[in-house]
Amino acid sequence: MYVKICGLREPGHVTAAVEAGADAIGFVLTASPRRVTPERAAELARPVPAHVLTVGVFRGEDPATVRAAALAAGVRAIQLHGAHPHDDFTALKDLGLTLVRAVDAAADLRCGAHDEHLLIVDAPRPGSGEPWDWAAVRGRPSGRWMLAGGLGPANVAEAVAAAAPWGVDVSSGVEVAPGVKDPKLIAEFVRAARRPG
Ligand SMILES: O=C(O)c1ccccc1NCC(=O)[C@H](O)[C@H](O)COP(=O)(O)O
Repeated sequence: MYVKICGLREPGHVTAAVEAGADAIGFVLTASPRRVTPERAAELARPVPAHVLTVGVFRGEDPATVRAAALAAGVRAIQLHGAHPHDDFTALKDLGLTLVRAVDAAADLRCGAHDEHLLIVDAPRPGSGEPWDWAAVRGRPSGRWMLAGGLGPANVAEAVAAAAPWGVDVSSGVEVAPGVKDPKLIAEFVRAARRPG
C-alpha cells in the first residue's frame, strides 16, 4: 500500500513521515492553512531520502507559476488538484517530474488520462478532512490511484477495504489542529494503512 502524507510544514514532521515509512510527502504551495513558500518547501525537502517522493501541491495556478514554484521548491513531483485541463499537464511534462492528478469522484478516473503518472481520488473539498462514500468508486479508477478525503488512523483500513485503492493520501487525519501534524498519528496512519485486512 503506497502512502502519502500531505501538508507538512515542520522538519520534525517530515522526519516522522520518513521514519514511519511514508512513500510520498506533500508540501502545499497553494491557498491553504497548510501553505508553505517554495523556499520553505525546499528546506523541508532537502534532507528527504531519494526513495521518498517529495510532492508540490497546486490548485488552479497556471503552468508557468507551477513550474517556477516547483523548481524553487526542488520537489520531485507536481500534484495538480481539481479541474486542471490536459494542456496544463502537457505544459509541465518537459520538467521530467512525476505528475499527479487529484480529482473528485465525478472526474475521469483513468490514471494517465491527462498523461499523469499517479491519480488521487479525493473528496470534493481537498484538505477538508471530510469522509465521503469511498465504496462508490470501487472498481472505477484504473492504474496507480490513491484514495484521499477524510482518512485517518481509525478508518483507513475500512476505506481501503471499501474502495480497494493502490495507495492512500492523508492530511487532516494526522493533525491535532489545521496545519499542525502529530508524529504519533502519522506513524499510526502508516501502520493502519498497511495492516493486512
Ligand atoms: O490540504 C490542503 O489544504 C489542500 C488545499 C488545496 C488543495 C489541496 C490540498 N490538499 C491536498 C491533499 O493531497 C490532501 O492530502 C487531500 O485533499 C486529503 O485531505 P484530508 O481530507 O484533509 O486528509
